[in-house]
Amino acid sequence: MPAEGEGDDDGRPDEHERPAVGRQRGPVRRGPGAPVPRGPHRRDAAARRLPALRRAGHALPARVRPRPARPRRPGARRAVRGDVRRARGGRGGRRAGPARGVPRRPRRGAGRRGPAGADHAGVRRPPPHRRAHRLVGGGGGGRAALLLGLPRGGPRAAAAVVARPALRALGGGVRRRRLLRGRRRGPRPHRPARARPAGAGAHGERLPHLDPVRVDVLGRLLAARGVAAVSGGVPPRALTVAGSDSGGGAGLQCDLRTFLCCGVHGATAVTAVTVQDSRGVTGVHEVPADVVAAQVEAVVGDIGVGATKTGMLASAPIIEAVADVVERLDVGPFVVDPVCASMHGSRLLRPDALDALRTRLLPLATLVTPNAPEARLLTGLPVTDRAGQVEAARALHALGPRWVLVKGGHVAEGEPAVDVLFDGERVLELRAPRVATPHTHGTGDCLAAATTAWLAQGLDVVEAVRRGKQYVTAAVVDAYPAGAGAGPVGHRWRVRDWPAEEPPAAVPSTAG
Ligand SMILES: Nc1ncnc2c1ncn2[C@@H]1O[C@H](COP(=O)(O)OP(=O)(O)O)[C@@H](O)[C@H]1O
Ligand SMILES: Cc1ncc(COP(=O)(O)OP(=O)(O)O)c(N)n1
Repeated sequence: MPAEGEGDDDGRPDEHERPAVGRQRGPVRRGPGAPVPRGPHRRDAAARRLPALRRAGHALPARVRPRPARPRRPGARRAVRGDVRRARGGRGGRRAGPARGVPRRPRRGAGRRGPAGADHAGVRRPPPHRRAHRLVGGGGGGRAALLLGLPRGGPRAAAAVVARPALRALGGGVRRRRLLRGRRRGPRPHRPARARPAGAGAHGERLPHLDPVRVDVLGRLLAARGVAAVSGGVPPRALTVAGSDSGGGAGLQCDLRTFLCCGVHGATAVTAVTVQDSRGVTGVHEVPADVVAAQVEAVVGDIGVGATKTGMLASAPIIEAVADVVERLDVGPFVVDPVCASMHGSRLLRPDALDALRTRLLPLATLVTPNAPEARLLTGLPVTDRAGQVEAARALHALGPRWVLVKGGHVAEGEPAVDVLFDGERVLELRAPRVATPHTHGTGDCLAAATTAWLAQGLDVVEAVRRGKQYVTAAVVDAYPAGAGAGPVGHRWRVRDWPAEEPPAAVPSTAG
């Protein structure tokens, strides 16, 4: 694996433009996964589905009903976040009154005594509307969005607006609060705001903190009332066609982990089972080619995918079968990681399969991501330095893929880990510091999977690769020595700690 050294950059392409890539096959947009429509009537999306839900036999609370669009007064300002409270407490709506013993928030203009939001005991607490709001998304609608499966990162109030009918269906605020936060007596103690972790954006580039038990309870309540149907709660999906690494560091295990950490649901078509640990591969059991193709067909036909990647394909018949099915179906942007061998030199592709890789799969690829030895095998060119990476990228592009990324992990230039991206015209370099560690098992899979995940979310190739490179760099920093040999890259940097201060409200027990 790569030599160690120091680096100096942050993973951005040197030439950071947004090329017109031509139309990529976009993510499959259908059914509940389709984006929430923009426009003034989005808030009634839940209500518009009511007839269908009723026909399906769902008992729906009377409170969830379409509301006629209210004409805007000339010169009236747009709704802002605080209006969620007014809407909830307004005509016909359930009033989110204060908890017992807590004074109402003073009306605007009524004058405040003491610090804003402080109760009579001097305890600073958020006003009632904000507490209710927090159940579904205190931070820019991120939690609400995740809970209800909405696209995140939108306008602050959007997720809460769409979530409102669903939350109303849950009934009273006290019940909701107990379910989601646990029974609490007395006023909530003041808790200082938690600092946002370094690197997390306003709309949370990281996964938001969610208590799975709460999510589960809320999800079941919503489902019982038929409200889950309004959530549009399906994340983007991505497919990996890859082999299993029993050690868990590379292969489909790494892909699935990376998919999740980059915000997509991962599906798999297994090509081979390897007997593998941190020291190498000691056995390979191939899956029949027709079974591989059938897995792809099942996933694409039913679940739908926004992007697909390949890893270990093992043999020419498997490559042929995958090429056939990819030609027929819409698999989204197609990333080919031409895995030939493990980092220990164990063969993961039969030598007679190289030709099928060149002639059948590469022409279908949106992006092909060889490391230096794979680029050498596919082109016959020596790939020992940056110039060699560029030359190989040009030769590979001639075989038909739209983009080529020749990775630099094995290019012993000593300094940064530089990958070369080529689209037939421009050469972009993605550089990141080279991390001094022997634990780099799974780097290639990690980079290709993260890139695929971002493609599944609609990013263009340059931006998806840039984020993929950032992801793998962080993963190499987070690598750990599991086993006697080369340990895997780590993904825990993407996952927040289990919440220590707020235990789950209730844990259902099946014992006895
Ligand atoms: N020690 C390292 N420090 C930082 N990045 C690395 C390191 N080793 C590899 N990378 C990066 O990981 C990705 C995978 O590279 P590479 O090791 O060449 O692929 P593969 O795992 O397929 O052999 C590339 O972006 C490469 O630059
Ligand atoms: C089953 C399986 N698939 C792929 C690989 C190779 O993983 P990759 O991340 O490309 O590279 P190394 O970590 O092996 O350098 C694998 N080992 N097993």
